[in-house]
Amino acid sequence: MAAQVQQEAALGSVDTSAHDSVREREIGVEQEHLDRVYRRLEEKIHEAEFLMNDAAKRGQVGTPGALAERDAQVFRAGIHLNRLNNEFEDFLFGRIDLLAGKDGKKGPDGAYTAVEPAEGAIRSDNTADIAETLHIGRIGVLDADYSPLVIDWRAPAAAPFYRSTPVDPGRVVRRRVIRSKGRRVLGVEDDLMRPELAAFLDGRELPVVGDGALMAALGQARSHTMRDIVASIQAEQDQVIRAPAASVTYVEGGPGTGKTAVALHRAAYLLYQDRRRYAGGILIVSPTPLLVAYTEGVLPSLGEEGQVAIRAVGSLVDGAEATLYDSPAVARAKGSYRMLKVLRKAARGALETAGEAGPAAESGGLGDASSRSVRNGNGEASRARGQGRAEQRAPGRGGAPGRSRNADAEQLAFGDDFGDGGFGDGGFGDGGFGDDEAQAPALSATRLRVVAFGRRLELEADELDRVRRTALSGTAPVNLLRPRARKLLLDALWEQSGAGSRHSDPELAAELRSSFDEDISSEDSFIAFLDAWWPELTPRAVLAAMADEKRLGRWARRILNPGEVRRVARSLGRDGLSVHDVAMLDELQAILGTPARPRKKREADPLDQLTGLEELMPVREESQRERAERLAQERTEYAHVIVDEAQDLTPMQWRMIGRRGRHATWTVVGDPAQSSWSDPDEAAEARDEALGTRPRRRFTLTVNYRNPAEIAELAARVLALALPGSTSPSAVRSTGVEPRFVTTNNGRGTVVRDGLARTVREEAARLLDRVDGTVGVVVAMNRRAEAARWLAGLGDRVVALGSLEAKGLEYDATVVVSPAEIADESPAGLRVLYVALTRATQQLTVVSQDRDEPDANGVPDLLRD
Ligand SMILES: Nc1ncnc2c1ncn2[C@@H]1O[C@H](COP(=O)(O)OP(=O)(O)OP(=O)(O)O)[C@@H](O)[C@H]1O
Repeated sequence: MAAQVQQEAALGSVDTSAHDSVREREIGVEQEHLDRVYRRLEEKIHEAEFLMNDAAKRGQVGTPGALAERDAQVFRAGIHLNRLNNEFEDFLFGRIDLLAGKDGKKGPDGAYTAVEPAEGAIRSDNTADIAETLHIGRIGVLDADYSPLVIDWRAPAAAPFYRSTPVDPGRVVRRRVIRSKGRRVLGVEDDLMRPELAAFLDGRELPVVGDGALMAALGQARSHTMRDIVASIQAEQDQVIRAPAASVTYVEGGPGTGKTAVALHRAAYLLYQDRRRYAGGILIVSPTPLLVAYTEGVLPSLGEEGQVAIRAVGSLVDGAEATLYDSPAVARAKGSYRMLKVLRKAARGALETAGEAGPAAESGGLGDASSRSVRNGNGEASRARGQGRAEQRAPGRGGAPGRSRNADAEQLAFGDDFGDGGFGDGGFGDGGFGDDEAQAPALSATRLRVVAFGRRLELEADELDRVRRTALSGTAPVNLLRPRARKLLLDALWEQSGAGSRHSDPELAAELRSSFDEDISSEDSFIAFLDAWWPELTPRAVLAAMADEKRLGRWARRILNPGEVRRVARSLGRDGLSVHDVAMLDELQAILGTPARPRKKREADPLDQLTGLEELMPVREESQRERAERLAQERTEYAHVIVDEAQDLTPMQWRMIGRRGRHATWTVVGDPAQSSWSDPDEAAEARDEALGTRPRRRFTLTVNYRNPAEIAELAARVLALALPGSTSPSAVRSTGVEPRFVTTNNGRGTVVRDGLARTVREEAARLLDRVDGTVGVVVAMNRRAEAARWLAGLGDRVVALGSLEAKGLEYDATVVVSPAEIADESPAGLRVLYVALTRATQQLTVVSQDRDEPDANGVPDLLRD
């Protein structure tokens, strides 16, 4: 802001027409430079194509050496072509004009490395000459003589473009943001870092144009996808983006301070810094599929794709995809540390009930497509990621139990099981698992009968229980204890046979024992018994077993109260998974373990020997994107983990994410004031456990770039209730448009109408007329389905969202429906309301009902000063 004011002062003497002609001339100057850049890019594309063709010819020679050389060449050329062919909307976006530096050293990108000006750079009469001009863009381009035509935005030489301020300008005199589309320069906006200086470039005074690139960017209409902020990253954000990768980078900041934007730009920066190190992949964990869809275009726009996986917290387990929400009470039980204890008991307990009509001995692991609830499995999960936001936004529906699979599969939306009222009673009964996927074992496992030495040996239930308990003593994963259990069974049978005591010669006894074991182990009845009595358990089978209230009651005794047991069991009987179920599946996978299996031989792929493959051009049938997706799917551990909206993670989710970053460095961004989790202290403990003892580097972002001051002020009232004493970020701009208050009661409000549906629809339509971009209507979670119906026919620009779905998103305008309803939804309701109120970039309407207790102006009780 300061720079803007100073700049306007500097322009004070320029009349408008002169100003316009300076602008035109400066656009022309930048156009000339962009033309040069594109000519150079074309040369580079020809070079890369030549290399690709040459490499293909070498491949025809067919010797292993020639093939390896070809692959390396294809790889390098592919990287070039891929980058250069990209139609960047604004390939070139910045320029800095710099004073001479303290020393004359140049870096690898051809730019001088000095940060501070040389002593004589500013003359005593406050004049100076521009010694260096750098253009900043999405990738670096060197001219044929190795002089820098464009500096990559992540290079050290580009840092002053973001860091320099009038208070601490370094060498920068003028910073220019260039707006271009394809090959055409559309505009330039300048900030003066040293407004007191008369600086000369090639003998002419440095011209200054425009009034603030940041404000122009913030004022633009929003669409359903996020834009990168590469042209206008602010100094405090740049500190985070370029922070060294070591250990944990921990970032806090209020709504709209750019946490998500910074996290995404940081991923691109880290890859640029050390591509080899991050060949192990960067994982970005997002709270919802909506936020994934909203943000996933940013990295490609920065020229980065393959090595970064953006995944919703409910999609971290392959083959499982969360499609349902849990009620707050159920979420609270499933997400807390208490659930860990329950799962450990359930894993062992599921084995004990294996002989009853009960959990299945399913083959395969988490990703087993035949197991229950794999409704939105791999295929659909990846479709969801690739889909446009509008499709994902399909409204939820009521009546969750008993829905048809196909209907669910088509509608990739969250079900409407929020609130206990949403749960039906059908689908599970005593001892049953409510569906056909939980297969019963082949035979009863309550008695083992075999024949040895011509006599029948039998182990009864009591003895079998004893053997099982012995086998289960200790902490090893249940599935890995099967060989031990088998051995203990054979011991018990051997003992019963009495054969051991009949032979005093130890060698003979050992031989006899060995053939005894071999005979019994190969007996069909023994094998069938073992399969039924100690099946290989899958996480899904255990989860299915937990849907039985009686069993769950046993396993959760003194951990969950009876009400929680009932609700959790019911929720697990639904057809589908919630985000909390996914974390439970992942935990169960760790508790159960996966027995070693002979590895499937994978076709040798010479390209796997190279790193950074994801950037390759589609040189074979599998496209770059498909390959990247496949590699991401296969990956379970990452080199760097970025957690967005970290304040919402439950202890169980922290454990799940922690397992993916055991050896990683981390970036954690969040805002405690926006947490929808009811027990922040417990979550902090889990976070600390996941991050271990790694040292932390803390940053705070303080400026709200999203909300105008008028909206931010209103939201701050709720923040004061939700977290007394905390400070809101300061809004960077003001629009002069105050939030509007509308009531549906029939007495006092400023605007009085009947019927929530009609009011909300009218307000949404009104806002659609007033903004160019999107309108979000935020309602309590259990109103999502009806809210979608209220808005039917209003078009693509308007969306209905449940309060929890609004997380991280933004709209030109929002309608927040019944603050009291949102605040009363859960123990964290006030913080959720704070999130809802901070989604608009331009206009906000609050619709109140009687329960909101609006005053004469329609302002609901919760939002009054
Ligand atoms: N330096 C910047 N230049 C231009 N736009 C910016 C800048 N920083 C942030 N923004 C914009 O501000 C908005 C908010 O950013 P972002 O969503 O990253 O904030 P956030 O801190 O994650 O918010 P929340 O906590 O509410 O999810 C986005 O539209 C983003 O593009």
